[in-house]
Amino acid sequence: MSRLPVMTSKRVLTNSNSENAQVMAPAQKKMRREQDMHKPQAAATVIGHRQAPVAASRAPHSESIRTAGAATVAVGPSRGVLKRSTASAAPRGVNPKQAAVPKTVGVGASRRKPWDLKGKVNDMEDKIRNFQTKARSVNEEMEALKGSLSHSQSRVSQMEKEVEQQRSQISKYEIELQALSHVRQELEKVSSDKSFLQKELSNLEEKYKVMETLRDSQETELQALKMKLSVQESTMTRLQSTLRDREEEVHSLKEMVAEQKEELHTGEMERRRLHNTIQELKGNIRVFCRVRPLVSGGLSKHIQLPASDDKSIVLAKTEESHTGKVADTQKNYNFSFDRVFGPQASQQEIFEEISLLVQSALDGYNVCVFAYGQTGSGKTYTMEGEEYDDTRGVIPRAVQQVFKAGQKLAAQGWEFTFTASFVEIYNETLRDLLYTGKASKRPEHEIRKMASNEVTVTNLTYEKVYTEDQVQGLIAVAKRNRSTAQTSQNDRSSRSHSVFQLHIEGVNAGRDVTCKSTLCLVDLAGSERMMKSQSQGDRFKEMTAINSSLSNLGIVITSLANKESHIPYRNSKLTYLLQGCLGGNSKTLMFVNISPESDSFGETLNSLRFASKVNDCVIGTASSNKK
Ligand SMILES: Nc1ncnc2c1ncn2[C@@H]1O[C@H](COP(=O)(O)OP(=O)(O)OP(=O)(O)O)[C@@H](O)[C@H]1O
Repeated sequence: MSRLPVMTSKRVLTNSNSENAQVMAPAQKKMRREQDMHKPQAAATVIGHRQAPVAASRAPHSESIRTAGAATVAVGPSRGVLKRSTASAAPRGVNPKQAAVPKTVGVGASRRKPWDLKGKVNDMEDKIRNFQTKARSVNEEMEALKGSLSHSQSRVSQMEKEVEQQRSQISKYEIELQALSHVRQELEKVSSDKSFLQKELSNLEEKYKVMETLRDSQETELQALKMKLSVQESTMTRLQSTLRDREEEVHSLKEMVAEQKEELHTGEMERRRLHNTIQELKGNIRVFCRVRPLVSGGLSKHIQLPASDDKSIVLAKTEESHTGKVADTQKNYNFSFDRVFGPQASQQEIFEEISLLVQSALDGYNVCVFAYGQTGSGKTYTMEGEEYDDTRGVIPRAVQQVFKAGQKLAAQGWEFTFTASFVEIYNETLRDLLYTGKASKRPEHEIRKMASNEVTVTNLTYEKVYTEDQVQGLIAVAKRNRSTAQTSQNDRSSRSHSVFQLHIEGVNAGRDVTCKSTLCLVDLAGSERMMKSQSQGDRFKEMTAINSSLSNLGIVITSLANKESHIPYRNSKLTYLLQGCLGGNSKTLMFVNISPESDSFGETLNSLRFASKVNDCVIGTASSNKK
């Protein structure tokens, strides 16, 4: 029951409020708009400038707005809100008791009796008065708000101006700030440059210190060097005078050397002449006999070498009595040669005799050394020997001597050129032993005689050699070539002649003298005679070729000894090839190698007979190819 009047009053209030709201709505809207307008401006002001005084000046105005706002809020239907708004909606200067009138009226109205119309009229009148008062106060408040609004508007425009100013100020500041940031960047750059330069400076200072130290040490060194220089200058002056003395001495010594060289040359020429005379006296064709040691060791029964004589050899044959009635007879075959070497003779001993001939080759004489004898008698051992120093044969030793002598003669102004070739004659066919190409492309060879009477072989390897080792290498190639052929034809090397030739050319430019010669070292094919019944086919052909070439060699030597008008060099490849080394212009040495075994007696006898025939030949005086 007590709540009913409140409900009534509430309805009344709502009505009156709606009226008020109608009256106040435009003003409130305007205010809100202004507030909205003010808000960003105020915010801008707060962000842009610190304008405490402006905010302060606004404070009372905003308070009045808040009051009006409070009145506006009171329009809501909530009871709590209504109470608060009623209390707070009262403008300043309005009597609060007046404002409280509706409450009283409400209470009183609820107490009126239905029949109390007068009372009700009074209440209504009171209500009207109340509303009128309220309307007045609202009007007043509106007026106040209008004043406040215009004030606010002027304030706003003033603030806008201020904001504008602030903005322009800000943009100025921004420009300045930009300029300052440039300056700051430059400053940073300058400061980094500065720190870099400072580092550089400190580096340079350190370097400078090092340089100073260096300079100091160099100055000290310079001083020391100056001292040395002055000492050396005085030494040099002394040495210069000594040098002058020495130069005079050297000059006189040079004259002496020139005289001695002249004497030496004359001596060398004399030596050559005498050497040649000795060789001639010994004979331009000489024969050495060499007896191979027995394979089984011990002494040979049928070969006797007289101890008192190194030129004789006796072949003794005991002939048994057929009847047995008479004692066995012994038949001796005596031979004498330029030298006979027994089975103990070393390779060195053998070469000592030959070395004189090798010297002749350097003096410009053609020299030919060949080894003759049956297979296995020691021809290859004599000519090539074995690989150890002591067992090296004539060819490697001769090559060594030639190079050594060439070097010695170089001191007297001689310059030598050596060219080597190595050829095999098998079945009257020439084969290059220095050939290193494909076997299928092995060329054929022909012996040619040049207009200068020199003999050459077509397609043959003529290798210029400068050292002894190089020649040893060529000999090794030749050995390999021979052994390759040997594998396809058993025992072939015994049935072929091998001819090593070293062509020597010497020039003494100072004395305008030249010499040219050939050193020919030949390992002949086995000289054994074969029984005709034993030799057939290829073997027969080989035997015929060997026999023919060896007997041709004998015929050529005999023809030379007999000074015949025609020397049949061309009858065999061997004599044709050796043409330059046999005859008047050459010195020839033949080794006859013999086997000591008793079953070789016949062959030994044949060999010694052949050698003896050669030994009997006296070939005309040799002349040096010296110009
Ligand atoms: N004076 C020597 N001292 C030691 N051994 C020798 C001597 N002479 C030859 N011989 C040896 O006798 C063997 C036959 O010698 P070598 O091959 O020189 O005979 P050859 O006459 O050249 O035979 P072929 O005609 O078959 O070539 C070889 O083993 C060799 O070493």
